Amino acid sequence: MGRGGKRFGRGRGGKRGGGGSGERQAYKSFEELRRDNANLRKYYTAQNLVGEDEFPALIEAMRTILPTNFRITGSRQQAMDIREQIVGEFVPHIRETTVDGAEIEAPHPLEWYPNGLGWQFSIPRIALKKSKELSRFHSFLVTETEVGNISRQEAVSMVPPLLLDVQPSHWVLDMCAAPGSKTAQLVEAVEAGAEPGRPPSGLVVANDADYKRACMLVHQMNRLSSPNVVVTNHSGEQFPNIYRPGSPREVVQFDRILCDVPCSGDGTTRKNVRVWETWRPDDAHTLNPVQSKILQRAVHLLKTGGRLVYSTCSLNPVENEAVVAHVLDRFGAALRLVDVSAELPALKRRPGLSTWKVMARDGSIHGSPETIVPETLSRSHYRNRMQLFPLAPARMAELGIERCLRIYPHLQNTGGFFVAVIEKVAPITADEKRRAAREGDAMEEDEDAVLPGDDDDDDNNDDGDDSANVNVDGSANANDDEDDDAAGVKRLATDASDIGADDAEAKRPKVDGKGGSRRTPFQPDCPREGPALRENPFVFLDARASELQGILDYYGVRESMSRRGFLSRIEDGSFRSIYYVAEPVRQLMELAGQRLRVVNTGIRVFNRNCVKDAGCAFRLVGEGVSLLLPHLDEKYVVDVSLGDLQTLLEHVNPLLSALSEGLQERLRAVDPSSSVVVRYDPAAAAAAAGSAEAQQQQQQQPPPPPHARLTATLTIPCWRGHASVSVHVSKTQLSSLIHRVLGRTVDRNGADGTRLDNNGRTEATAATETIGATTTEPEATEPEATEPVQ
Ligand SMILES: C[S@@+](CC[C@H](N)C(=O)[O-])C[C@H]1O[C@@H](n2cnc3c(N)ncnc32)[C@H](O)[C@@H]1O
Repeated sequence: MGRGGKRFGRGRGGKRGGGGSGERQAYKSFEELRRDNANLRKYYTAQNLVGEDEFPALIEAMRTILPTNFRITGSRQQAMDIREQIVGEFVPHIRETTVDGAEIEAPHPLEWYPNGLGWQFSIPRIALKKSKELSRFHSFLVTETEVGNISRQEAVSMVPPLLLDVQPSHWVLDMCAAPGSKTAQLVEAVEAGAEPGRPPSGLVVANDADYKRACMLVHQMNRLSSPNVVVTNHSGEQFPNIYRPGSPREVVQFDRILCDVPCSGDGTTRKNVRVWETWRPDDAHTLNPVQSKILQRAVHLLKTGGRLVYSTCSLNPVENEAVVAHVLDRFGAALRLVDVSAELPALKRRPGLSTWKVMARDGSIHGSPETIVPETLSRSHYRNRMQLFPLAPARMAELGIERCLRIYPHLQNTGGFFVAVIEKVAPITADEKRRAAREGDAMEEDEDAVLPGDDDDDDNNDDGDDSANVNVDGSANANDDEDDDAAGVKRLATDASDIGADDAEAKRPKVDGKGGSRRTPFQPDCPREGPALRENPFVFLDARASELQGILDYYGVRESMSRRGFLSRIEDGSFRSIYYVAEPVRQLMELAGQRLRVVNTGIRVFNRNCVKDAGCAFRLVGEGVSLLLPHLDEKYVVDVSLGDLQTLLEHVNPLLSALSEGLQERLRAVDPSSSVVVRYDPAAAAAAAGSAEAQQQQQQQPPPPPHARLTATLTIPCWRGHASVSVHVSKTQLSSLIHRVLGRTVDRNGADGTRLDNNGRTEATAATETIGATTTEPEATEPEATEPVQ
């Protein structure tokens, strides 16, 4: 599906749901939008999804606005701290809040989500303006989302990664990953239990066919700071074969694969209200062949014994059971549907359908392919019509199609979702391979097909709605969830670039032996289709023969950190940043060579600084600190007390003399103009600060100070200037830290007007007074805005 090939654009341009003019539709509020569609209602009535008695409740739920959901992310300890902050600091106040006499539904954990880390709330936007408590909670969510401690995600969209059962040793492929909310869960599962500084042996390949959307994944991955992720840009159905050396060549297969495929998104009507206007019966017919091909490719790429999850945010059996049943049928005994009824027991779900009907373009409904006349379907849909219907009842029973999960909006106040968990129980035989190729490849994609939502704009649309629930990022937009499921329609990529799965032309990695630096570019010189990747290719750096050695020596990075993971993007023989990938990522990239279109990978660990007298031309970068920390010379890792941490957070470039003597001494052991990492370990600090008795007393005073709730260690990159020291984090990260450590709510710009300069003036006053004047510490360069605090 390349640019010159089929185009799934409606040709109507503009925003999803727009007409043919290419102009944006006039803004309509949630109430104004007609939340009904005669064909949709007729179609789902005919499917008998939930029985006649229950159907009105289902349709009614589909018409109401969705609550907001989020997940607490990150390392276990840190996630627990954030959870406690929500439970202890916000929930009790919100419970007592009323707005215009009405009670507000307090945030509550999703019953079925493990460890109380999935949350839901419904706060009308209008209420925010009327309650200080609600607006404080909102600010907190916005800040923590930006720094990566919270991820906004529709509740049901959290289910597929949980059922994939990812372990830290697994190689995981996310076929249709952007914008990456599920990928984030997969990465967390791979990272779970990893020891500090020791990346796990698993990896996650986050792939998306749409280059622009693959770039959205990069942002998501940066928040996660994992060296075990690669972002790639291929059509899922043509994800390339990667070979291990040997004869015969063995294809790299994955332990786990997620196929969260593009779909009509009619399970998202509560969020993406325009689906009511744009839903058409044959959208599903167009999607079915692409969905099948993606799933079929995933089956080939799955290890025997591996698990695959197929999911959509559509209720339509043509996009769900039809795809699963026909692919299972093609692969015979190699696949089985897994019974996951015992997993996530508190999650309400209904079984997959073993029979359903198909609606033609004219709205006529058919129980079997025999009654459909060619005029009522497009030519390609008509040719593919067998794939849209169920298999014979006996075969459907044999496949155990009821093991699929259907989640309906009225069951537990969510969106609608479909999930199938598939296991590859035996290798695919030659016969099955031939049959799959024959039937799968024979499926045609619709040349003239047009899909809802297939426009050139980003999925986030700006139909603000004051009556809508409040999103974590501060907008009231019904459609702008980071999570695509909530954003509504899943798109078919149109500008994907593919390297054919069996592209014999694929070249091996180039090795530049000259000058000792081994350079292995991992992007095709000339992608066959799609836009050229904007960045230079990644090149692995040889620690012994490059500038890297000097940097590692300066910071005393021990050999316990493998030297094989350092890489960079080289421009004019030089590099600005140094990244690090875990060993499995290096292996994959070496095996793949130019077959893999890598958009991004690795965590930034060092950045070139622009300070002339610095001992090292590179400084430490926040996102790489936790990875480097266990390997760094202790000289650069400075433990601080709560008092010193408070000074560092409350003051802009505090003078060394403002810190405790012990800390001054530690900092003076480091050259001026250098990076250092400040570490605050709450348990160690409490032990150092006093006896168990003192701690107990502290705990008896309700409510505890914010830092008493901190249990995870904080590591913060700092810049040690000549006479001062400054925290090197973005403004949002600073806000998050000030809130977590000092209990003060600060806006996202990092200032609450109370941070002090060395003359005791507040930030705001100092800024007005010092316009045109030099700052106290010119060498303390401003940090970049994307560095997370560990
Ligand atoms: C439902 S969204 C994925 C949502 C994502 N899994 C998440 O949880 O954030 C579907 C994605 O599939 C991508 N896509 C469309 N056609 C594709 C194809 N043929 N192969 C791979 N990805 C495709 C779209 O660009 C879109 O980002």
